[in-house]
Amino acid sequence: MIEIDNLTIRFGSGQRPVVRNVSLRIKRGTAFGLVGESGCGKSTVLRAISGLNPNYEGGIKLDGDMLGRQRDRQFFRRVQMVFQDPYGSLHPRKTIRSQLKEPLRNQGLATNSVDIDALLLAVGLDPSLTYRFPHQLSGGQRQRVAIARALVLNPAVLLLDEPTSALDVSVQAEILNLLEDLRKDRGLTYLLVSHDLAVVSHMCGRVAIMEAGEIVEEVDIERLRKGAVEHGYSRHLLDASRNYGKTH
Ligand SMILES: Nc1ncnc2c1ncn2[C@@H]1O[C@H](COP(=O)(O)OP(=O)(O)OP(=O)(O)O)[C@@H](O)[C@H]1O
Repeated sequence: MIEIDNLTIRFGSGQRPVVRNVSLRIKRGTAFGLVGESGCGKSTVLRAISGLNPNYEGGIKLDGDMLGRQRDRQFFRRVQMVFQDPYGSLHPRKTIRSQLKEPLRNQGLATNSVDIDALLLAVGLDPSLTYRFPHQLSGGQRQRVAIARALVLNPAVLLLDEPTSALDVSVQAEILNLLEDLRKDRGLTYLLVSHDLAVVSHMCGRVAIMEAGEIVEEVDIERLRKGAVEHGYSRHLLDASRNYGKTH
């Protein structure tokens, strides 16, 4: 579904690239994790795929088609993004209902062409929340709204940038489970970026481990769970995650 070849990204000419020669293949209907420490370039990869940063070298294909640097409307019908901070990504003075209709307006589609109540139910929210504003919801509810908004156009791919890192630990698993159910029900393809190996292990079938702008290793989740990683940096991340798990 997504093919990335030799993606290299630098901020400013002559600067050392922050992403170097990243190549990935993500199969349709699967969840793929991109994991690494803060600053390693994960979000930069995601932003290039999403079209937020057109200044990249290399090729990005979606379902076999090479994407141009500028993404068109059609692209956003097929690919949507969910960000870390739902409060920041929602408009503070627009009702939930209005925000859920926005992608339809942006596409020039009739705002009654999607059943908003059904969509709210699909993300585990009561349709009675529809006329509320973001500040009247909890963090978990806001992220459910952000996920609903990403689904309004019935996309094939969700790009998920640390979708649970800003949430209380108690609601993180709920959101991950929701995302997992939605992927299965709708045949979605996910690219999930996280610094947290536990999150990636929960959600993804395959994982690429990134260090300082480069992919150092790609493994199936079974191997990751068994601890059968080869690269020293992958081992370091795994050990750090296990030690964290023991103390929390
Ligand atoms: N617009 C920008 N201009 C200049 N440098 C940038 C820009 N965006 C990101 N960077 C740099 O690129 C590097 C990678 O950042 P990126 O946000 O992709 O890392 P990350 O792995 O996603 O980490 P985090 O989880 O903390 O966001 C960092 O050194 C960052 O400072």
